[in-house]
Amino acid sequence: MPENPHHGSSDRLALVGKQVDRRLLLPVSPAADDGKDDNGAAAVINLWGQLKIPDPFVWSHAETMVSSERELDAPVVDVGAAMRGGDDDCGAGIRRAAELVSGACSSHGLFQVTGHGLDPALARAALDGAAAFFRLPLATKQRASRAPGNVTGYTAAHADRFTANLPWKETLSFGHRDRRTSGSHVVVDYFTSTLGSDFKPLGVVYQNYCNAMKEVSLAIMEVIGVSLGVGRSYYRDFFADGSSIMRCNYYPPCPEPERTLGTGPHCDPSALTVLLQDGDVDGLQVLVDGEWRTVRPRPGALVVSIGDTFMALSNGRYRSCLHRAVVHRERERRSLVFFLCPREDRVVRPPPRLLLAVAAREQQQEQPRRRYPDFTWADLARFTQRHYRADAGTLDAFARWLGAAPTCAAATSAASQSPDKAHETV
Ligand SMILES: C=C1C[C@]23C[C@H]1CC[C@H]2[C@]1(C)CCC[C@@](C)(C(=O)O)[C@H]1[C@@H]3C(=O)O
Ligand SMILES: O=C(O)CCC(=O)C(=O)O
Ligand SMILES: [Fe+2]
Repeated sequence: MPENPHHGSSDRLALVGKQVDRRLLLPVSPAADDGKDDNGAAAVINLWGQLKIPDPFVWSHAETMVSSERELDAPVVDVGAAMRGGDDDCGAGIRRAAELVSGACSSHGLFQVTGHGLDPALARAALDGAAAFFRLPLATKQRASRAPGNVTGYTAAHADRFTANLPWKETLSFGHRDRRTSGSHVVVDYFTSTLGSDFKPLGVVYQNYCNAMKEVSLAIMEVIGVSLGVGRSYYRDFFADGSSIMRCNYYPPCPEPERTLGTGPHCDPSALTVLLQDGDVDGLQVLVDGEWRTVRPRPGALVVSIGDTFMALSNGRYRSCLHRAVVHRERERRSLVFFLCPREDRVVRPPPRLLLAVAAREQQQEQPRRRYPDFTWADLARFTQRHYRADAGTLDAFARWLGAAPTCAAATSAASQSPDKAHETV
């Protein structure tokens, strides 16, 4: 049986009918919980050991379409040269990396990286910290409950936001800002202010982990800049003062894994995603030629994928990666995800140099047509939290929405400076 301590802690069974009582939908019921809310009413149903999943977790056949047996063909890119920052081999290391990145990003938008310098002990502490967090009693996790309209916080199955196609997962998300603009404690402060001072050590782990992910992301941006012919610093500088999002995902074992999903098919709205899979439990899949292909966990490697914001920044040259996460009958799974985002109010538009380079390559007098309108990350983040559930078509839907309601978008672009507020809706 799975190593989860919640297993077998209750035999209560939810009868979820048409009326969705979201208190009954949480795929969690730690042994330490008595399953009652403050008024003594049954608050949480234990899905562990159940034979069927409740209806709101059932996804359509089109979305749960079975995975092919094939592994995703994605390059493993050594970003050591970019991490070291120097020109130690006259830039050959970065150029080699750029070539691999270019191939992957022009096709499906995903590659893996080594040479990233992430301390394995820090990676272990972050993964173990997530395991420990999700094992806590529900009431403790709920101290960090996501506020409506906010991307950060704890959620179980997103049952506070949606009533159908619920994902079989729990998540904890928080904001990260560059040290130079926010001081060095934004993540620690999040943990202590929402969960209590006992959580300071965990906050320190995630602060360090996010700082490391930011460094890796900026190094990857250098490689991507070289690959697109705009130089090493353009995209690095663009994202240096950004406010990113870190998310810990926990996927419990599921009695009917073929009828639901841990995370539905989607492109990340953010710019670049750096993901760490725990152990050898796979689950991440990418759609290629109509088939879902598995991204096998590689010990020591980080999974990197292009998101909608970067697709717009590259005028569509690099593809936002269409992916999903499946769940398993017997095994639980964890992933740590760092979503690199620009500063909330920075205008997302492709660099003139990229447009000129395309025109020169295609021997045209005029620059290529802009594929997406200007927008800010604050607008897109708010769109996904308030108007549209992120999926495979977010960027197109967002562009249409901007076109239909330009004043609305302009009104939301004056974003707050605090990382949490940055993801609030108005
Ligand atoms: C801006 C964001 C919205 C989501 C979290 C970040 C980046 C990825 C988005 C998400 C994971 C895409 C799939 C659907 C989603 C609802 C989820 O399953 O968590 C998305 C996130 C969200 O809106 O919270
Ligand atoms: O857990 C995974 O492997 C993927 C999660 C994901 O796609 C996301 O959180 O955006
Ligand atoms: Fe994703």
